Amino acid sequence: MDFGHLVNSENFNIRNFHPDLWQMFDNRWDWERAYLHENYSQSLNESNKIQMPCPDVYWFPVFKERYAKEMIEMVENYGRWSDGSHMDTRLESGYENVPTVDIHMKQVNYNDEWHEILRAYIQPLQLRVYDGYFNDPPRALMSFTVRYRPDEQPALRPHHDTSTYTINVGLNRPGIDYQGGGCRFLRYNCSVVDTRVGWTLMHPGRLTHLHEGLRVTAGTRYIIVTFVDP
Ligand SMILES: O=C(O)CCC(=O)C(=O)O
Ligand SMILES: [Fe+2]
Repeated sequence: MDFGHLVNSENFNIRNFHPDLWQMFDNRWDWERAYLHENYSQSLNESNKIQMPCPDVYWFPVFKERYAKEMIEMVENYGRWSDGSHMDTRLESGYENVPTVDIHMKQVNYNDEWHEILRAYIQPLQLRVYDGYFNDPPRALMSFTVRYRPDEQPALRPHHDTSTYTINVGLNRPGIDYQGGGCRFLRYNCSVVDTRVGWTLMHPGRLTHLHEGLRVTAGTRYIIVTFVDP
């Protein structure tokens, strides 16, 4: 039985595109119903095996398609993509070693919400697959949406991330919205190309998991990337 719930409308920010994306603090129940994948909690059930597409690389359903669609529309509406060069005034150092064409969560005023997503939904998944690693709350200095296009930035050269672990959320469909793309782990010669919308890859950031973004040959590929615990 559903007893209904209260909707807090005080902090509804109409300046934000797709304002429901920001509603997780004020209206958690609605936010989860709108955006959290219906199978999210299955990954938390100890009796369910977690999928591992490459060695020590895991993936989970986290977001509904609606979340992915609205994130793409929201960042495209904002529109100030970086130029993919090494000079990046958004960073304290002013220098990005492995630049992507991206928009940082901070630029779209989504940092607090994204950190809450890391704490409430990503950390419990991390605890299931990397046993004994617990940093609370998870920290992330770099969280951003990446855009790959044949005539813009089509690929990303092999690199390590500045993270203990990285999450990588597929926002649109390989083979339909774009051709090519995916993430390849060089040490294992293993690629994750059949990504699913709203599903989140989780992989170690350094040392064993040198990886690259595979070339997009048509269309546009969008992902959200976060470097957790630099
Ligand atoms: O294209 C991918 O899936 C990899 C992205 C990536 O490695 C990064 O942004 O650090
Ligand atoms: Fe990376």
